[in-house]
Amino acid sequence: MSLIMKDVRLTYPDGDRRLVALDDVSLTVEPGEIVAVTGPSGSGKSSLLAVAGALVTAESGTVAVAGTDVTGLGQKDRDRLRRDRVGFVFQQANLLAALTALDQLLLVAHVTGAPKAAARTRAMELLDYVGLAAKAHRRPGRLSGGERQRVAVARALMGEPALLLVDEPTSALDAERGHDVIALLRDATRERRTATVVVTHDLRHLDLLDRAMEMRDGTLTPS
Ligand SMILES: Nc1ncnc2c1ncn2[C@@H]1O[C@H](COP(=O)(O)OP(=O)(O)OP(=O)(O)O)[C@@H](O)[C@H]1O
Repeated sequence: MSLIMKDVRLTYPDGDRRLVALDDVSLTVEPGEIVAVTGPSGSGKSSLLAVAGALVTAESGTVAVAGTDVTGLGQKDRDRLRRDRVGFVFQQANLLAALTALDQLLLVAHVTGAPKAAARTRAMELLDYVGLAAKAHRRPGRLSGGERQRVAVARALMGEPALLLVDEPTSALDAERGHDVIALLRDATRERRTATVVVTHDLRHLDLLDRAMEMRDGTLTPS
């Protein structure tokens, strides 16, 4: 199993009280499975992704990514696990304006210390996979919103992640481009055997995903 969250609790300071962002949340996602998490604003969806991706430590409960118990790791090992096994895709593609699509991907390889020639081959293969081989040398300013999101998906796949965490990937896109990005995520999940969690307000594309969960006031239930 690529993601196992069990009875995860997370609170934030809120004046002299604590705000419960995740209230004993459990979620298991298998390799090759893509799960939607929906729910109102402020219900805890981003908090769920942050804990699943080892960006934030749960107060109690356990989180395992690709068989490794994240809760027991020190900061360095958590950072390494995140770098090597987790891919993130955010609402806005968060690309660097000065870099071409290809260089966005090569930057990931540089950070992880991957050999240059192999990284270039993999980056071009991934850009081809997301349908952007012909635009590999364009900067984000010369790509459409959907194309930028495709680059972000390719970039998230660079490190061969076991877990893909995606936050509102379609919110800046029209229905057709949103559909294409979700279909790409689903295909990538199947073909690359990632466990994928997609947070979305957009209920139009839920039928493309394996199952949907709903977050309400920090509680996660099947929807
Ligand atoms: N760093 C923080 N410090 C204090 N409270 C926080 C912090 N981050 C989030 N919260 C609170 O925790 C709750 C859950 O927030 P979270 O961002 O996880 O919700 P969300 O479902 O992702 O919302 P949205 O759909 O608006 O992005 C909210 O009440 C929010 O105000």
